Amino acid sequence: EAFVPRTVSILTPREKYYAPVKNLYGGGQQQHLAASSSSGTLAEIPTSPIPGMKPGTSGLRKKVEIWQGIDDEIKEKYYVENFIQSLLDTAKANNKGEIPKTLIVAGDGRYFNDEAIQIICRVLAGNGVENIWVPRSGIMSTPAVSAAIRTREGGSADGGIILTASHNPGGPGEDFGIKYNENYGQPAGEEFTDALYERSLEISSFKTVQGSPDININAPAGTTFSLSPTSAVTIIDPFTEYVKVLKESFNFDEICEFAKHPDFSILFDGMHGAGGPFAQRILIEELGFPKSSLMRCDPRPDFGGCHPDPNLTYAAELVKKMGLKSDGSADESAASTAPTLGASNDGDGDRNLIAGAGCFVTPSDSLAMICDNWKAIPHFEKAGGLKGVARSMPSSAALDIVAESLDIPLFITPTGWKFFGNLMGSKEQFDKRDYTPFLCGEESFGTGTDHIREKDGLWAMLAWISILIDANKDTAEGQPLIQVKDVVMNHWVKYGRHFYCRYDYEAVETDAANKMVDLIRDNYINGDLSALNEDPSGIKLVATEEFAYTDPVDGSVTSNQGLILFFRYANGDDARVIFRLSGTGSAGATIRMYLEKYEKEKERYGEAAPSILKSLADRAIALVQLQELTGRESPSVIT
Ligand SMILES: O=P([O-])(O)O[C@H]1O[C@H](COP(=O)(O)O)[C@@H](O)[C@H](O)[C@H]1O
Ligand SMILES: [Mg+2]
Repeated sequence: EAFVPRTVSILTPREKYYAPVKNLYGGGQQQHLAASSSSGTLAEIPTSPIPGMKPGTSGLRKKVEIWQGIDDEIKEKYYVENFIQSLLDTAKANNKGEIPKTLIVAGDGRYFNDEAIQIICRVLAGNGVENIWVPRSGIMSTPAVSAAIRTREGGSADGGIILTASHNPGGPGEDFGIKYNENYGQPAGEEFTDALYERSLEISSFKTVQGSPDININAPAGTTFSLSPTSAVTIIDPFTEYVKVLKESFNFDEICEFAKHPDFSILFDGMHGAGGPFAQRILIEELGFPKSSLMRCDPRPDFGGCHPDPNLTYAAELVKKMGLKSDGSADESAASTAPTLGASNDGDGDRNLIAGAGCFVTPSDSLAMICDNWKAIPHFEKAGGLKGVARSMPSSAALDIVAESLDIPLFITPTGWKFFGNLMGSKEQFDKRDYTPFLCGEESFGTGTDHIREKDGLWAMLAWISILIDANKDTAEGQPLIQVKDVVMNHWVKYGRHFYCRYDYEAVETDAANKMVDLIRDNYINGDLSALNEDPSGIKLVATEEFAYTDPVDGSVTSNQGLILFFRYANGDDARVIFRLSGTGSAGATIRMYLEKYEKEKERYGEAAPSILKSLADRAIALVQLQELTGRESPSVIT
């Protein structure tokens, strides 16, 4: 049986897609074009199970050559087909034996995006998925997919298949990934991904269509392609639903007005990911900011060679332009001419980094500050205020203090956006919105609300613009604007500062990382702390915990979610260090060490977090023998 061969991507910028966004999409109006008629024939192709298809924190991420079937070791030519067939079988089993009727297939534009879309559409059609929606260009940010699954005109989708490895680099030798979001726009939970994995170890064939020509993903929105007599692909406008939910969440007229203020300027770094065209559409076309407000907003298959992770290390150019040094402290001379507000997205547009002129806002602080300023955000304001907030466990407790003072229920969840979704209202509880409006976020540069079921990079930027508008409502004409750094300092003065930073040790040998985890468990989680020797640093390990979570909505228990070490300084100050292995890598292990110390002394608020936390980091690194076990003298990233 001859199977349709795969083509190889050519690494070219997608200028064709990016530059004429407005004309291409005709302002969001969809044209309805005649369906093409040449459909293929249904086929069932024998295959064998491929080990290792266990999705991590957010989907399955592997080196692209593995997905392409050209990896030296895993020469399985049907890697994508096997994964998608396992996914569909799982979705079918979850849906009373019925195959989903409508699915979106979209990606972040990374290398192999377009080929994978073609393969997946064929497998979906082979399995009888009736309506397949593919965004024009094949590119959509993760938050935009979530919005479209939930609210697309003419009926919501049963789910979405998102082709992304998020913040991991793309291109030959780099990462590709696929994740599944369910019918309320939320990443599939662990029950689903575990079942998918089990299925992937059993399958013996996949269904597809043969002989149909490739879909033209650049065809105008509204074009349909018939893949089989029962399945068609419709090209959709990627922006419509997303623009709509953001317009409902914020006051666009007010932002448009403020955008004209001579002293107010923004800078958005799209990192050549999927968020770029959405920033162009929202910030430039809808809100009227000048084009110079964007950098790296043309999606590229290799993200222009950059690591599309918005943190102090990888968003170095933006960080510098915002008048910041790489440790997040102000570079005063550059800060005086920096834009008022800067933000950066990751590859699939769901993460955010927020900075003011000379002021880096840690994600945990940003979340707490958005919570404290909820009145500035129409989505919360219209509903009479927040009814629930949540943070991932490794995020700092800055949110907790605000939630307590505002008397809002707070949840502390494991790392992974899927855990927030249940709290906002799950499939069964779709209309039972006890905790919405809801605000949630993670230290890993994720912030979001119940406007969709994913974190949302652009949302965070609009939230901060709204906070600045609110902070300046009484600023007289000609007076200097209240800046991000003023908002931040006022917040610390009110609540205290949670000094926070994260060390990442990327590409550590898996065995070494596991040994370190075992050591922490044996010596500290289950060990006798009173037997520990006094350390000259005076930083004492006083308690430990391995984090486990019981979901308050469905009662499911998730264990082994991070090793927490609680410390006390000689002066009585409390601090916390957490060790966790990342669940989003594709090879080896990434050790994450999260450091946090609460400070009430105002005089110290101006200091850089990495220097305040250095002795705590040294103490923790020595205790867990990180250097001895991994051979790593310094982290790959401090953020
Ligand atoms: O990669 P993204 O942007 O989808 O983000 C994903 O990974 C993050 C970091 O995970 P880890 O520390 O395990 O690497 C999680 O916080 C997030 O909820 C998840 O959606
Ligand atoms: Mg992401």
